[in-house]
Amino acid sequence: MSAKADSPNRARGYKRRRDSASPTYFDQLNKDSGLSTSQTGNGQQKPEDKRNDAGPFDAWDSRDDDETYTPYVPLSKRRANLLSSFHQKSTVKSVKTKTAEEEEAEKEEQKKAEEEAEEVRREKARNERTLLQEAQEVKKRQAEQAALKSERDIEAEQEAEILAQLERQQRKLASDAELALGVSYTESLQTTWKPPHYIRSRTEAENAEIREKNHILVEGDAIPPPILHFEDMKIPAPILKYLKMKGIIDPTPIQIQGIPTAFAGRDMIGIAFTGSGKTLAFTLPAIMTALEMEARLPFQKGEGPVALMLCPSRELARQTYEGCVAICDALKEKGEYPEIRPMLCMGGVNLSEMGDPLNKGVHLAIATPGRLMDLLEKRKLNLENCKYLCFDEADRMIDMGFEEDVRTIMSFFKHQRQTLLFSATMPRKIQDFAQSSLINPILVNVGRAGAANLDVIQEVEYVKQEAKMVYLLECLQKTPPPVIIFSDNKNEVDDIQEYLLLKGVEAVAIHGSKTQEERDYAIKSFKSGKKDVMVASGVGSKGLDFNEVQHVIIYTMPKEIEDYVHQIGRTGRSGKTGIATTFVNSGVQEQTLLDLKYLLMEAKQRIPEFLNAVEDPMAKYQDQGGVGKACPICGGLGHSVTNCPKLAETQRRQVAGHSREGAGGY
Ligand SMILES: Nc1ncnc2c1ncn2[C@@H]1O[C@H](COP(=O)(O)OP(=O)(O)OP(=O)(O)O)[C@@H](O)[C@H]1O
Repeated sequence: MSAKADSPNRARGYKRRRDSASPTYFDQLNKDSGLSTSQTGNGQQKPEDKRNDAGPFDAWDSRDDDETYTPYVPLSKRRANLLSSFHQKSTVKSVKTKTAEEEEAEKEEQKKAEEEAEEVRREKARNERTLLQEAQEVKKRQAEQAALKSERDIEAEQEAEILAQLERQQRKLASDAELALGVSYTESLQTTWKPPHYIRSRTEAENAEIREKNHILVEGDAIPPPILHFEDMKIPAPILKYLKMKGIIDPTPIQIQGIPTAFAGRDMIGIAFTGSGKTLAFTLPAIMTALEMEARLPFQKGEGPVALMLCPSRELARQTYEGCVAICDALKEKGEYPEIRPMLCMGGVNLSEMGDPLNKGVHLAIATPGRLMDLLEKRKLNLENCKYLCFDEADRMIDMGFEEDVRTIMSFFKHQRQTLLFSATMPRKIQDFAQSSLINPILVNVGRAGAANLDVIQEVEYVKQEAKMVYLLECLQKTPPPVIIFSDNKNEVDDIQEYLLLKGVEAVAIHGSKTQEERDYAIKSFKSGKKDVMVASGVGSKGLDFNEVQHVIIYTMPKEIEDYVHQIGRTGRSGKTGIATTFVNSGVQEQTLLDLKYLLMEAKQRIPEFLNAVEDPMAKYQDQGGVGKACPICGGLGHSVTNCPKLAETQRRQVAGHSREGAGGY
């Protein structure tokens, strides 16, 4: 280290020594030995003393005349004295130190003992406090649980009251004449169909095992056995061939149990997730019923239908009709089976188009309620020989808005019929209502009613209202076409289509206010792959089966969670995987967001942070089994009946005297 660099440090050290108030060890030593502070122990002068240098011997000389004169003591002796005094002092000091150490140790021990005693005291107090606290906490918990229970009880009472009130408003699903005459059937319709012997001889335990393996839940008496192969269902060979050609080799779970149940003539409620093959589960039995009737006595002009299938939208009616036509065509191909004539009865299809079946006799009618009522009232069609009545998307069909239409249609039946209801969503209230109207019904349930299809990857994104349109374009890049975009608002559907067209995207649009030609064109061009994107309102959401839709974008979250389940269900069909992206923002009601959150949880999907942040009144019931109980009105998992958005909406519509969207489309 250089002198320059070293000097400040040395200066600081130096200054400290000079200014120091406490004497150094050497100062003390010199004082004790009687030496001058300017002299070091070895007799050498400190450097600073040289500044007032009078010479060391001068000082000693001047003391000779002094009264205080003491004789000169030689240095060696002084050193010896000094050492001995130092020794004495240090001995005294060490004695003193020893005592102090002992004292210190004693003190330490005493302190320790005191501390231990204090700790014992504290521990005791702590124990006493914990017990007390525990007792208080238990009491508090009990009080909270009691409060929660009574809150739950109150809610349950309110729920029961609301449901009872709704039940009072609903009459049995039967014709007015039947109700007025008190006609009630007690026996299911008999059919000639029987499963093969080897299936009939299965034990109930074996049947239960097959159901369990296929996640089929059943309720009811004398349930027909599940059948794992179409061949064993005794389906005519041309139909089997056609199904194979379509890639339909083995029945899906709803078909495994649903088809034998329907073939056996039993009333049933069939619930299974979107895209799981419910349509075939009710069209095949309808065709078989018609075949049997036709074989017995051929149908003539003005007769029929023997089977009626009701759909909530024209698009769905057309799709079901086309499916029936394809099977019936396959059946008659080789001339081994009689001709079965399906007929499409819906608004927008004129009588001349329906011509052939009307002239020859109708076996199957696939209809929307409004048009069917019209034809029945005009006596173009009658239900005198109708034995088979099926409601597709049944919860919508007998939902409050449509119930009266259904009752009117029922009044045209002259005899007992087999009634079937199918849907992916069927809230408990509708199941109960349907069960009370059916004859010895069987409930066939694959998964929870209203649960989302697990083949759909659900992504929920927070997108501000003003950013939606631009983000939509980005979102379209997630997958190749075809893509469906849903919005419940007709104007918004038009706006989205216009925007996409401007951006060069091949898009069509469909909603209830479009003309029938526009609706048909949209469906046809999207189905055939001519158009990449279809923008749709609710009318496009239920039951429609498009080829391999890759991605569903829910531009505006519907208020009712059932609608969401149907909308995302346009993808991930027939075992394929699809993606559903849903835009939500502050405009979506909290109950709907909570329903969505629980639905995602049930399907083990990622829950975005903003959904977790929504205040959740149901969370308090989590340890009481409250979660998982679906609202009996709408099937939502995130709210109770007392704040069901669907009930509120229905009541609002009832007060306003409006029917649901889609009614106009009949
Ligand atoms: N057993 C089967 N094997 C393979 N594919 C099938 C089978 N049954 C039906 N499908 C096909 O699965 C697709 C979906 O069937 P379908 O439209 O009947 O579903 P869904 O359950 O009625 O759906 P949604 O609830 O949406 O109305 C159709 O394309 C149909 O041809």
